[in-house]
Amino acid sequence: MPEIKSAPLTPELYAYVLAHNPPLDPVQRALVASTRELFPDHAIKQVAQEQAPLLAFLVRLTGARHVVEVGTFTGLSALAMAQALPAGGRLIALDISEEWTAHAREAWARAGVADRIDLRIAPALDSLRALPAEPHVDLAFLDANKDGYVDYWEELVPRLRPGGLIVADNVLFMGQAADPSVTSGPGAHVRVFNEHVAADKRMESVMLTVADGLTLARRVA
Ligand SMILES: C[S@@+](CC[C@H](N)C(=O)[O-])C[C@H]1O[C@@H](n2cnc3c(N)ncnc32)[C@H](O)[C@@H]1O
Repeated sequence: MPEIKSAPLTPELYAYVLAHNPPLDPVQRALVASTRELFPDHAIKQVAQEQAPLLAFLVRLTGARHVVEVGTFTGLSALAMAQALPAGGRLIALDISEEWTAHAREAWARAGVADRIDLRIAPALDSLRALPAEPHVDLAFLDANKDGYVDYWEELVPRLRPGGLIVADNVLFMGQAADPSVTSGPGAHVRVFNEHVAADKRMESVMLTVADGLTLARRVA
């Protein structure tokens, strides 16, 4: 077994990490709170709090102008990325839920970024296939149904400009990705996705133990 060098994440250490990250801004904080209040059974779907500043950081780092999000829910990840876009930048947000994304729209309007976000309500695969076929996407964030990840990946990779980034969330699926006794459901779908990503010679990818597992993949061919 390889030597584990990661610090075990305790509640205290997690609080320390959050305290040393950029804080959520007032609209982001309110969105976290209102999502928990309005959708208590689904609030777990929202990206982890350290991921909002990380996604914003990645948008700024790459200078991304064309961002695609697959899986928007109540809009925290889209909000963080849209706020980090340069002038003229656009984020296309894909989801199937009118109800959850109505709440997202309110937060985006309050933050003054609604005009940068193009929300498309339809199965994400249809929306992705309707995007221009040529490479134009700078950064894509995958955070929807896990049984769609491989198909989303296959639609996105050819549309990425050289050096463009795919960020895929929940690639550990609470450890189920590496648990052979899990043979069906999202954990098993994520396992298939991870194999697909690791074998894709068009992309250079790294899997990180951020939150529920985050893969960063860059188009190299
Ligand atoms: C984990 S949540 C996304 C969380 C979001 N990134 C955030 O920061 O709050 C997954 C979302 O994927 C959406 N979804 C599920 N299946 C989908 C599909 N086939 N096409 C598009 N969106 C889908 C769900 O409606 C849900 O809002």
